[in-house]
Amino acid sequence: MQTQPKASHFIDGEYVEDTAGTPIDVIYPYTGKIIASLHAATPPIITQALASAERAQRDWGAMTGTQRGRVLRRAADIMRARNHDLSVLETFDTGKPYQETSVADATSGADALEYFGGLAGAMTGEHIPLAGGDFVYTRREPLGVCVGIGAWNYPTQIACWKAAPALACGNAMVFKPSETTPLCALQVAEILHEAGAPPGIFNVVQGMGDVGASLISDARVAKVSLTGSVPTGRKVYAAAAENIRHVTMELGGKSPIVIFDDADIDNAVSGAILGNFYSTGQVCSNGTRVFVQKGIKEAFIARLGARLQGVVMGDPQDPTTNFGPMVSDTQRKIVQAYIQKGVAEGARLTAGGNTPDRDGFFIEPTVFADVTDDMTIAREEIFGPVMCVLDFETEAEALARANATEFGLAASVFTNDLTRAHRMAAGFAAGTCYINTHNLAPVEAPFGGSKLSGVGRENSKLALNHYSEMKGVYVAMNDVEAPF
Ligand SMILES: NC(=O)c1ccc[n+]([C@@H]2O[C@H](COP(=O)([O-])OP(=O)(O)OC[C@H]3O[C@@H](n4cnc5c(N)ncnc54)[C@H](O)[C@@H]3O)[C@@H](O)[C@H]2O)c1
Ligand SMILES: C[N+](C)(C)CCCC=O
Repeated sequence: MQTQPKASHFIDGEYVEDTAGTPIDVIYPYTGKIIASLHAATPPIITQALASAERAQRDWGAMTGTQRGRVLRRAADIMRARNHDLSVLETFDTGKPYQETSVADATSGADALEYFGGLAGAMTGEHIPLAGGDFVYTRREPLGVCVGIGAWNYPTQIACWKAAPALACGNAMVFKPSETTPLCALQVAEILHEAGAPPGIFNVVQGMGDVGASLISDARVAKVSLTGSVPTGRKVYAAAAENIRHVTMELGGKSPIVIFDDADIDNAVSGAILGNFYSTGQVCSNGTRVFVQKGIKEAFIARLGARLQGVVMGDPQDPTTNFGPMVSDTQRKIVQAYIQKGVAEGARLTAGGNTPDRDGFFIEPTVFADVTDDMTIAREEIFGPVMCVLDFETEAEALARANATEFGLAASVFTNDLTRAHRMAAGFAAGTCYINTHNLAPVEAPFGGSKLSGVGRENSKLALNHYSEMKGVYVAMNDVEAPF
């Protein structure tokens, strides 16, 4: 496959290059080799993208929702038809196995385009009757130019989860992918353009944090939606506050999975595997603190150990591979340092922990048992394939410890006790909760975090509120009464 795009940026419906920008080499995590060379956006490129978005938004915002929705749904169809090629590219960009990307990335992006395309025509205001025949009506209006900034773990999905509701509401977007995985968002832009999105409605500019910072600080920008780490979230939120801009923040996590002794243990093990080793552990909502009730702890660890024999680590483009490399050598080194800390702080290593002696940024799926709440590996987001198993005795204890974190992205409970399941879900201090599963994110359901994990929600009808605002129009049907 040709991995070198026609140019670095996509602006006003066309590929655009400016070789004066800082070079960005795209590394395939399986080989460590360069597969594309791009350039970060220079100030003229940033200006060009924002000007194009501002110009295009006026007409796009004036179209009916049904007209806009038609474009988004057409884009969803194109995306589905190209799923194979998009999945191969996603695998080159991230190193995630094709076995995953072929069912979870372009497909998830297409779901978002289809869902918000369907909702676009159904967005209406309301009529509020008042005394004496007066009334108020509300108009749901677009915000204007929105900036999307992406993380590297789900480049296609993140671009679509932001673009779809933004465009459905009548906004234009300038999207900056992560500098680590810059390829996929360009395909999203091409597809939207091909589906009939007017030039300038969805633009992609490449670059590092400074490009993101320049975009946010521009006076033309009405909103920023970031997917990234908490430290970046702090900076972006602060920059947006400077001009009182709207924000959506999808940030990091250290989510709990609580497994009671009455749970179906095989389902619980599957949930823990999905919540720790999918995408080589590089998932924001991962349940990396696995609280297992004391009586079943050793049985859980033994079953988990047996299931880990099924790991197929290798060429991520091979459909039989189910565990790929980490996205970069930098990320692998961060994870290695956490594994060393886990050992040094006294956690019991029951699986993995090693870096295979081979090309690519691989690291074994790793399990620590006897982890305590105070250990570094139980407190900090690792963003790699490292599961911490902790034990507990009572429901109250499990809930208190599950919530004792500054993060609040996801939480799940495994139990066959119906009332306990709902008590736990109600008690979790997290935005995205699960009963007897973990890490599913259908477009119909809200996804996002509480506390340091974020602000706002992506997906579901709620996302429309984050990309539009309600205008109230008071209509007087009587003479105006004035005091003098
Ligand atoms: N909640 C979610 O939905 C979700 C999803 C995926 C990833 N994440 C989180 O993302 C993190 C991993 O991704 P990452 O390493 O790419 O995150 P990161 O915070 O390093 O970077 C995210 C993006 O922000 C940009 N950026 C950096 N500094 C900036 C600044 N000052 N102004 C504007 N933009 C700036 C980067 O270039 C990148 O595009 C993890 O913490 C993970 O939990 C969250
Ligand atoms: C769909 N997943 C797997 C929950 C990923 C959501 C985005 C977080 O990293």
